[in-house]
Amino acid sequence: MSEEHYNVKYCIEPKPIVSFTDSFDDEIEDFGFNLLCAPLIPEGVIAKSDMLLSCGQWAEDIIGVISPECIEDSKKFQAEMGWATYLGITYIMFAPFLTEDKKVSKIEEIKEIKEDEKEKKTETEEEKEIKKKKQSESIHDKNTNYIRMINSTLKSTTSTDFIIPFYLSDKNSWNKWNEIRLMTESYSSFYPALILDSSKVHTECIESWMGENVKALIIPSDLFAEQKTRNRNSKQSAFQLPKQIVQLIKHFMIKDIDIILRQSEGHKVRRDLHKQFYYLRKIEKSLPKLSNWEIANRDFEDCLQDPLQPLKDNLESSSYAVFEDDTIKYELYEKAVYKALLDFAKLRKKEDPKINLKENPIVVMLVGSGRGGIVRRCIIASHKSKVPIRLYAIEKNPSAVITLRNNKWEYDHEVIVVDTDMRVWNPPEKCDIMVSELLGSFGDNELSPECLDGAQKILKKGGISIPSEYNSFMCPISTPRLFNELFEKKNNLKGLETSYVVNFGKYKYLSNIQKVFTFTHPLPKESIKKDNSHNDRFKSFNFVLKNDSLIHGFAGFFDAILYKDVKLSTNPIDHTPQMASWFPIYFPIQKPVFVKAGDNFKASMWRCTSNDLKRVFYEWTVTSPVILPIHNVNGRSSSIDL
Ligand SMILES: C[S@@+](CC[C@H](N)C(=O)[O-])C[C@H]1O[C@@H](n2cnc3c(N)ncnc32)[C@H](O)[C@@H]1O
Repeated sequence: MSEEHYNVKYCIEPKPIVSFTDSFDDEIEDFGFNLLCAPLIPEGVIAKSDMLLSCGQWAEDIIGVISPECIEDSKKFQAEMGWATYLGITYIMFAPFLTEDKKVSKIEEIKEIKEDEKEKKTETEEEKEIKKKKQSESIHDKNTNYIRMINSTLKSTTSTDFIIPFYLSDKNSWNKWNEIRLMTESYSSFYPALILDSSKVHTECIESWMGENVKALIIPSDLFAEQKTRNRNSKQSAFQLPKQIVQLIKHFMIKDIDIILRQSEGHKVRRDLHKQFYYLRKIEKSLPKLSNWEIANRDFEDCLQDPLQPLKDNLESSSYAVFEDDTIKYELYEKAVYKALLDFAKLRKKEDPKINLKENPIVVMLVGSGRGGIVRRCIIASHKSKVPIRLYAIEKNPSAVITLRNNKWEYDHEVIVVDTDMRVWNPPEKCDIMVSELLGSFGDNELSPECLDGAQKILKKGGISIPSEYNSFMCPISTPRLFNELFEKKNNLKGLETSYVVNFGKYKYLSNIQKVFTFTHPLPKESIKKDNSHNDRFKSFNFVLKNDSLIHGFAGFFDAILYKDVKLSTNPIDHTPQMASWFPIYFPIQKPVFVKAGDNFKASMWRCTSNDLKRVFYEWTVTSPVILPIHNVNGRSSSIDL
């Protein structure tokens, strides 16, 4: 069942709580909610005795809710926080920030409406305007003080997750959250939650929230529309949510968040909440089933991995085994070799109609053959096309060479295994087709250009390289979760000037994806420079952003033309379906950059080959709307060794 692959937790927030321990028994023990939201009132009236729950239950099953009055009452705030710490609560939800149209309590709201109505009759337009401005400034000041209080708490606690709720009806909700995290220097124990307080969703506002590490959706029970069902005892859901809201819930359920079902004031019947819970579970069950590939990849979500360096390092057998699991890549290589063989055979026959291809087979050299994944595919392509080949497998990893030699007996074809670095090899003959797979998540970042430049002397005149071309792509990305990790755990320059291979989990691509660098093979002999400077590249970008955004760096992808129309791609625009060999690459920036909707975000990227000929590295920077220092100058923090 699809739900087994998602990790949605359900929480109930009964209001008011009459007896805390009874609620706990009913909702968690009997009904199956995962969590219970409870006010952090120390007096013990509601809880009877806090010792009725174990320390483990306080830590794992309860979200402690700070009361709204705390926004303006630091003593109360300290008391509630102190109580939460004493109980060992690990999830604490703050009260939502004040907004112009949402007051702390209903009574306050009614009082203000009455006063406003009295005054409105006598006020001039100008006076009204001044009053509105003053009110807004006062709200802003109160919120700023509240942020200060929260910030001081964050600094003194380490193992607690803090949740700040925002009203989705507030168009500026994301900007408010952004302001808070910038003021508090963005702590990773600090999460936003969204209150779905209106069935109307502002598209731009929701777009901005999509990349955030949202901890919970808070669904007030009065958002559900009640359907009249004939059978009173029916377990069928009697409640429904608007389509747009269901879509939104689905989006976040896929990202494994908590759903908090909040009993609205005046919505008395607890049994209705259970029906609503049942309805939400139904939505979860309707989520698309994950493929085995997606299930496996979920374990790697938002893990920062160092890119492989197969030229400098010798890969382990288990790494090859992972590559070989991705049958899609190998099928594409087989198809490319098959098509190239047919074309070569045709050409040969055209040049010499009497040619016997068995005596003069097409020479295929697989450079960087690993444990032989593509070797097998070249043999299959030869069988399928009925074009005879002489096949060489060149590999510099001595252990992989042993496997290749052992495997030779399994192939129904001779394979000439050569233990060497392709750049220095002097072949006994030249080849028609040079096949390689030296591609990294950013295309050229495992030094395919340098290796193939060195190897291309093994190609006959008119010979081809598979791949013939590869391009890198990138776009700005919002990925607060990863940035926080880099900022806090690796809080040093090196960590923020290094690229990482990542299966992005909580993220948003913020603009159109643009091409970065292109490499083609083989190159005309004269364009290959001894100092490798022909492989230097530079590109500047102008990205236009659709929504207000906080940028945490760049996401990088690549595509490769293997042969003619046989192509593989990790670019989200035309990603090869189900191909799992490459996750995207992430280039972080030292400081997040805020960009307003419609503004230009300008950046530059360099691929640098060093004078000592031993390294290749990337440098990158942002030039608008702010200027950031050039990252990774002279490859000081990260480089790829030749
Ligand atoms: C990404 S792996 C691909 C392996 C294999 N083709 C596959 O798809 O399973 C790249 C392989 O190229 C080898 N390699 C990298 N640079 C090389 C070089 N200069 N000469 C020979 N082999 C090289 C590495 O040792 C590694 O086995």
